[in-house]
Amino acid sequence: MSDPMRGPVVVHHRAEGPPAGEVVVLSGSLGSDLRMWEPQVEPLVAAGFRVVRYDHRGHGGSPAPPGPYSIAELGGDLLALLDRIGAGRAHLVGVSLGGMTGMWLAAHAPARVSSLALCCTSACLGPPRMWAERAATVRADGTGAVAEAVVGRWVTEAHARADPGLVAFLRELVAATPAEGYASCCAAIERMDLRPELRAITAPTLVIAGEQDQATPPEHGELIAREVPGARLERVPGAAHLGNLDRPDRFTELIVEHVKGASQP
Ligand SMILES: O=C(O)CC1=CCC(=O)O1
Repeated sequence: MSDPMRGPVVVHHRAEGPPAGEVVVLSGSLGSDLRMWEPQVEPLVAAGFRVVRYDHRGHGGSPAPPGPYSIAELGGDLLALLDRIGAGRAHLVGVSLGGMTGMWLAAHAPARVSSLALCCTSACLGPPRMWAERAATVRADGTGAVAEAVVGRWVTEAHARADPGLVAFLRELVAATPAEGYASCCAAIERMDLRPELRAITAPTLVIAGEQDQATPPEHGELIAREVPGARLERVPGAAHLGNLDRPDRFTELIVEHVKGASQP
C-alpha cells in the first residue's frame, strides 16, 4: 500500500510564457507526458498566461517511486509544484487523470485554484477489476502491451487513419511510461471516488466531454457538471478520449475562453 507518510514527489515540469502572467497548469492523462499539450501551449501563451505543464509521478521525466499511488498523492504533488514555482493560485486544466487530480486539488485547496477546466474525465471510473487487470498486465509485460488498445480510444478511427504519425507518437508515449508508474496510477483510479467531494469545489468550472469518448463517456462529464456548483458542460462532437489532441481546434478555443473569463481584469 502507499505510505501516507511519504511526501510529495518533485515532478518534472516546463514553464513557458510571461513570468508575470497568471499561471495555467496543464495536467495530463494516464500514459502520457507533457508533450501531449503541444496544441494548447502557444495559444495560452499568446493570451498572456504563464503556462506550466508537468509529468505525473511515474510518468515522463518525473520520478517513479514504488506504488500504488492515490489521487490524493497526485494532488499533493501538484500542490507542491505550485509551492515550488511560487504560484499562490493557478488555473488548472486537466485531461482524464489530470482532471481527476484537478478535482482533488480544487476540493482540498480551493484557495489555490482560480479556475478549473475538466476535459474527458470522471469522478469515479469503474469497474475496479478492469484497472487491477490492466495494472497486472503492465507489470508483467510492460506498457507496450497496452499501447495499441489505449491509443485506440484516444483518437477517433477516422483521425487515426488520416494521421498515422500521430498514432505512432501516441503509442510511443504510452510505451515509454515506466510500468511501475503506469500500474500505480491505474491503482489510484481503481480506488478513486471523488463524487462526494465535487460539491466542495468553488472554482469556476468548465467540463468538456468528447462525444466519441469511450474511456470516459459524456455521462461522466454530465455527472461532474451537475455536482460542481455553477459548472458548465460543453460536449464536443467528433472528439475521442484525448480530445485536446483529437479536436485541438475546439478544445483550445474552449479552454482559452474559459481561462480568460476567470482571470483577473
Ligand atoms: O487509459 C484509459 O483507458 C482512460 C484513462 C483513464 C484515466 C486516464 O488518464 O485515461
